[in-house]
Amino acid sequence: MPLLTLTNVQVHYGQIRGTHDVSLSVEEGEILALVGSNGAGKSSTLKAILGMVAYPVGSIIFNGADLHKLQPSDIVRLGVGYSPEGRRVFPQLTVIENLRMGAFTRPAQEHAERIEQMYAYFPRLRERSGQMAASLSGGEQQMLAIGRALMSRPKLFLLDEPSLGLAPIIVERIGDILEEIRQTEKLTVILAEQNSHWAMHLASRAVILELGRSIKTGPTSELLLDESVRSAYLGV
Ligand SMILES: Nc1ncnc2c1ncn2[C@@H]1O[C@H](COP(=O)(O)OP(=O)(O)OP(=O)(O)O)[C@@H](O)[C@H]1O
Repeated sequence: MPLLTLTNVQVHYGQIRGTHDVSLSVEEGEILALVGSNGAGKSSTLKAILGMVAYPVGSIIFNGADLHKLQPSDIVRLGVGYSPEGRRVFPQLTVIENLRMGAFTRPAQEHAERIEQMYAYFPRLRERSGQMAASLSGGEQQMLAIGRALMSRPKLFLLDEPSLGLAPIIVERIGDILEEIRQTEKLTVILAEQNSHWAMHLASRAVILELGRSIKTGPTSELLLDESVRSAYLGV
C-alpha cells in the first residue's frame, strides 16, 4: 500500500482553484518529483497534504489516515514534514533556535540528539549554530529549512522548490544530502520543483502537473525519455 494517496484533489482559494484534479501516490522510501511550470499547482498540492488549504473535492490518505479537515499541527504529528517555498527560516533566531522550533511535536529530551544528527548531515549548520538565520547565505538557509523540517522525524517530507535562487553546485550538494538522508532514515520525499532536470534525476518517479491537473506519472527513467516531457520540461 502506498504511504500517501491523493485522489482527484481540487484545492480552492475562495473562488480561485489552486488545482483542478490531482491524483498521485507515493511509495515508502522513494523521492517523487512534482514537476510543472509556474502556477501548475505544485505548492497548492503540498499545502493540501499539510492541511494548509481547503480541498472540498478529493481525498488524501496518509499512512492509512484520512487527512481531510485535520489541522497542520496534527498532520505534522502524524509524520509529515514541510519545507516551504522561499525557505521561511526565522530570520531573527539563530540556527540552533530555528532547529529547535522544528521539534515542537517531539519530547524536549530528544532535541539535542536530533540537532546533532542535523549537524552531521549539514556540517555548515554546526559551524553557524549561534549565527542569526538572516545572515546565512541562500544555500545555508535552504539547508536550515530542511533541517528544521526534519527535526520532527517525519516519515514523509514535502519539499517545495529548494533550488530556487541557488547556484547549481549548491543545488547538487543539497540533492546529495537529501539522498543520504533518504537512505539513512528511509525517508519518503515529495520534491516540488521547477528545476525539472535536477528533480527528475534525483527522484525515482515523477508526476507532471499542468494547469492544476496531474497529466502524467511514471518512473523518471521513462519520463526522461518521453519526447513530450523532454520538450516541455527539460528543454531538449
Ligand atoms: N493564496 C492564494 N490565493 C489565491 N490563489 C492562489 C493562492 N496561491 C496560489 N494560488 C493560485 O493557484 C494556482 C496554483 O498555484 P501554485 O502556487 O500552487 O503553483 P506552483 O506550481 O507551485 O507555481 P510556482 O512554481 O510558480 O510556485 C495559481 O493559479 C495561483 O495563482
